Amino acid sequence: MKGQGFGRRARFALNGLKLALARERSIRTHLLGAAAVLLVLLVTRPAPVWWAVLGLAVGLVLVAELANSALETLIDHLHPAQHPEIGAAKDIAAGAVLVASGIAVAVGLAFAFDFLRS
Ligand SMILES: Nc1ncnc2c1ncn2[C@@H]1O[C@H](COP(=O)(O)OP(=O)(O)OP(=O)(O)O)[C@@H](O)[C@H]1O
Repeated sequence: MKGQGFGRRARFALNGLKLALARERSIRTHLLGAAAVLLVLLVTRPAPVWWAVLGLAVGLVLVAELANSALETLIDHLHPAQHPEIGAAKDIAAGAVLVASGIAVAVGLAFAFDFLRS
């Protein structure tokens, strides 16, 4: 399945997004958060740099959550039984989501501070 054309690869990727949305509640929750951030941006109309920074922060969380879900799906399929190393792999992947979420919260606070000051 290597060397597929762009159109087919894009369809695989869109199918991955559809699967993640259907299977993972955490993805749906983060997407709701992303929609809330978009609403705040549309209402407050900040400088373009805030659109970029908040967009990057929200995107980072979604990308980390997607990678976490892909890893969980893979390891649950390859190794359904309990093992401390499986737990460690899942916890590390969850740590990536936590770091990304912490960054997003920090960016959100910086935005709120800047908005209230101006
Ligand atoms: N096969 C396993 N072996 C050992 N520990 C596991 C295993 N599966 C899960 N764990 C532990 O349980 C935690 C939660 O696992 P789970 O698969 O439910 O992840 P989750 O992030 O809660 O999943 P979801 O995103 O589906 O809600 C893991 O982070 C890990 O510490």
